[in-house]
Formats: sequence, structure tokens, C-alpha cells
Amino acid sequence: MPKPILEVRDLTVEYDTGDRPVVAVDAVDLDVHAGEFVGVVGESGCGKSTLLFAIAQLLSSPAAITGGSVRFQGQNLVAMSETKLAALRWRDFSVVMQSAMNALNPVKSIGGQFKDAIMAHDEPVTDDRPAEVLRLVGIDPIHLKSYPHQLSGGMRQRAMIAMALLFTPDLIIMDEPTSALDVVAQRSLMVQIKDLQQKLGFAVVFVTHDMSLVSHFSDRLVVMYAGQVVELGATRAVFDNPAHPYSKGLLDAFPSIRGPKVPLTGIPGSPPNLAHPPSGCRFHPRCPVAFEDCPKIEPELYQVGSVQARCLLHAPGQTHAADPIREATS
Ligand SMILES: Nc1ncnc2c1ncn2[C@@H]1O[C@H](COP(=O)(O)OP(=O)(O)OP(=O)(O)O)[C@@H](O)[C@H]1O
Repeated sequence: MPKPILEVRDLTVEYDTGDRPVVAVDAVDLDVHAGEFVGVVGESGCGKSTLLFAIAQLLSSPAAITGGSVRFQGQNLVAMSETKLAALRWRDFSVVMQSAMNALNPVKSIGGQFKDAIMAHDEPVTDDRPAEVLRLVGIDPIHLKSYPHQLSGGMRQRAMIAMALLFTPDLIIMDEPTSALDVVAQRSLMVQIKDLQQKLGFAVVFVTHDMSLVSHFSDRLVVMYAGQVVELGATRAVFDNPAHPYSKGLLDAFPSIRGPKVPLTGIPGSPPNLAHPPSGCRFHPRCPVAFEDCPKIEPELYQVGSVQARCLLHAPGQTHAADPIREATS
């Protein structure tokens, strides 16, 4: 298998709150290969956005990377100067955030903003590239003259994606790019992102808390809970047979569009305060299949078939029921 284009190792991010630090990302490892679509899921407050900002080196105080590395195409972004990072951003990797309204400059036309991004790089692009990328995302190039407020929410998100494509980067990092849109616009934008990804071959790291979105669009899934990766594997494998009780809970909290009608159960309680995470397995206070070791022993990521899961039920030598996750929660 070729080397990943993105290798995140032991990445740790803390928010300095003046009291105990909030460890929002705790020793995360993640590989992303060329052309892959990786979905990052988890409830609000599990560290998904912080992880993305840390990968893109866009964290600001009080958050800081306190350990680990982010190697992109072999270079460690964590140790890189702001000048070098600015040269890589947009050209080699770009970032699309939740709300284009906040990311776009309200007093500059879309074309003006594209021009600024082009001017900031040495990379030559053709004069008609701004029009070309707008067409790619289904917007008439006439809107290069438009200001952000003149576009609908969906068009603004598309314009942001067009900007992210100006230099055809190898990686696009997306933090809930469709969350501000209605369901229909959300779906059509996702289809468009997937089409573009397949056509142009860039990799995507995509954060969402919508399991149904990732089920249709991502190749691989990262499930985060309380700052840690708790399950990692091919999307299909995780959906068909979740190895972590948290993943199972997330899946049970979302309606299946095509599957049989089953009552939605959800997960009682909420994620912990990351200044004081629970001992042992962080999910144990909410876990329907917790047993006596769970508050005492911190699980590692164990190999479970083709996926990895941070659950003691899968620790080598564990003698609990063969498939307790399925039995106890279904
Ligand atoms: N400025 C801050 N100071 C202290 N803690 C913070 C700050 N910002 C975020 N946190 C904490 O960091 C943790 C991770 O937050 P983050 O926004 O990355 O989660 P998330 O999974 O992306 O949530 P959402 O889906 O709501 O965006 C949370 O526990 C949050 O309380």
C-alpha cells in the first residue's frame, strides 16, 4: 500500500483554562491515503473540530498542540513556520469550515477573494481558473462579481469549496460544511463533493455528527469519544458490525433511510468534561455493557477483525460474552 499523504501521530491538543487543562484531542493517530474520504464522527464536544484545526495548524489560544506530529506529504506541519504553512494551504491542502459566511470576506466579491488566494501563492493558475472552479461546483461564473450576502447559504458553501479547489490540492479538510443547510441542499452538496473528489482525486477528511451522511459518502470512519479515537475502520465494516458500544449507540440514534423501522434509542447522558475525564474507559459511565474492569483499566485500540476499537471487551484474553455489544444493546 502506498504511504499515506497524511500521518497524524500521538496528536494531543489542550485548552489552557487557567485551571486543569482540557485535553480535547488525546494522543490521536490517523492515516489518510491519497483519494480517500475519511469521516470523523462523534457527539458534540468529543474533539472533532479541534482535531481538524490541529491538523490544519489553525488552532488559536487558548488551544495548543502539546504533543505529537502531523506529517503531510512527509513534512511535519507542527514544526513548520507560518510562512511555509501559508504556502502549503490552499495549494496542497485546503480547509472548508462550517459557515462560509464567517470564512468569506463580506465586503469583497467572490472573484476578488479568489484573486487574493491566487496572489498569495507562487503557483501559476490560468486566468479562467476562478470561473472554471465555480462551474465545477455548479455556480454560474457570473457570480464572481457577487458578494457573499448575495448568494444563498448553499451557494456560499459551494463558493468556499470552489475556492478550496483553486489549486487542486491533494487534501481538503472539511468541518461540517453542510450543517448550515437544509436537508435537500445538504444532500446535493454532498453528492457534488463526492463527484468532485472522484473526478479530481483529492483526499477528504470530513467532520460531521450526521451518521447518515458518512454512511453514504465516506470510505473510512473515525469515531471519536472524549478526545480519543474509539473506533477506526472501513465505513461499511463499522456500520455492519460496530465493535465499540459507543459506535453502536451512535448508529442506534440515527434513523436508517432504507432499513426496517426500529425505535431510536440514542445514548443516555452526555460526553464528559475533558478537564476531568472518567477513569479507565471514558465511556464506561454511559456504557450499557460496562463490567468491573472498565472504570479501572484504560483500554487501548485493539484489532477487532478489520477494524480497531478502544473497548476492553476486545482486549486479548477477555472472557466476557462473545458478542455482548450486540446482545446487550439490541
Ligand atoms: N475555548 C475553549 N476553552 C476550553 N475548552 C474548550 C474550548 N473550546 C472547546 N473546548 C472543549 O474542547 C472539547 C472539544 O471541542 P470540539 O469543538 O473540538 O468538539 P466537537 O466534537 O467538534 O464538537 P462540535 O460538534 O460541537 O463542533 C470540548 O469538550 C469543549 O468543551
